[in-house]
Amino acid sequence: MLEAEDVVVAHGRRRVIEDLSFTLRRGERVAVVGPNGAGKTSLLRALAGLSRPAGGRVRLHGRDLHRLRERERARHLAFVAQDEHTDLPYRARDVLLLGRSAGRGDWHRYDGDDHAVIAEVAERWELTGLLDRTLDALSGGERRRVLLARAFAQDAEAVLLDEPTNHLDLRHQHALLAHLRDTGATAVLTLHDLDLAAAYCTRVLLLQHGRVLADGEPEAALSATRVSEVYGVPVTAVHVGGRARILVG
Ligand SMILES: Nc1ncnc2c1ncn2[C@@H]1O[C@H](COP(=O)(O)OP(=O)(O)OP(=O)(O)O)[C@@H](O)[C@H]1O
Repeated sequence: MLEAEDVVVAHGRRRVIEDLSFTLRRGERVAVVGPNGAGKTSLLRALAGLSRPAGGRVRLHGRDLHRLRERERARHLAFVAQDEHTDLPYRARDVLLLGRSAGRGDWHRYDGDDHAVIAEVAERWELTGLLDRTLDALSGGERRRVLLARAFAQDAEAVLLDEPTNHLDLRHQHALLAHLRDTGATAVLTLHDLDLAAAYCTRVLLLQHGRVLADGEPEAALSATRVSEVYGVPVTAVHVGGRARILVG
């Protein structure tokens, strides 16, 4: 559904993604991993249509992503940034409603369906009792759950999540990834936790210095040798419960 072809992303004159090609198919959950500064956020923003590549193109169902209107993009792609400004005095309920109007236009009139979706996502993300609180009066993890719930309320074809597990406690991290898996969501998410990537994602894209070092099934992409080399720490892969876990040391 989403295709990057020879994409170059530059900040000023510095190229941070080099000739990257990537195709996202429906039902794939792709973890984008790699060291700090590898280019994960830069890639995700280009895939979301939030930054224009300095070279190459991104296509959504065969159409140039940057030629689509924001509303149309929002029908297909919901994006949650790594560090959205969440200290604003907006009520959580209004933030979730913004998810409903994305893709439907500024003059969208909320109806019973919208409120039903909001109630459902609020319950799923344990926000029901917080809906009338403003974002600046929530904890970091609660704010993060509001932004994730907003993306799910948008009901887009795919979600693009930049470090979605930041600020989430262990239970909520697993709840988020299990939700993506159990609903068969199409997702691209940047993650630092390689075990979470391996446990829940169908595919791993490993970046280093803006280039793809590996792209494939988690166990193959995240071999102990490769992870040791890329991150510069000794790691061992051990099999627990039928799958590989990465241990440092
Ligand atoms: N607005 C910007 N202006 C200039 N350089 C930038 C800008 N944003 C990012 N960069 C640089 O681009 C490179 C890639 O950054 P990016 O945020 O994509 O990496 P990342 O893999 O997401 O890193 P992290 O794991 O630390 O979040 C880094 O070298 C960074 O310093």
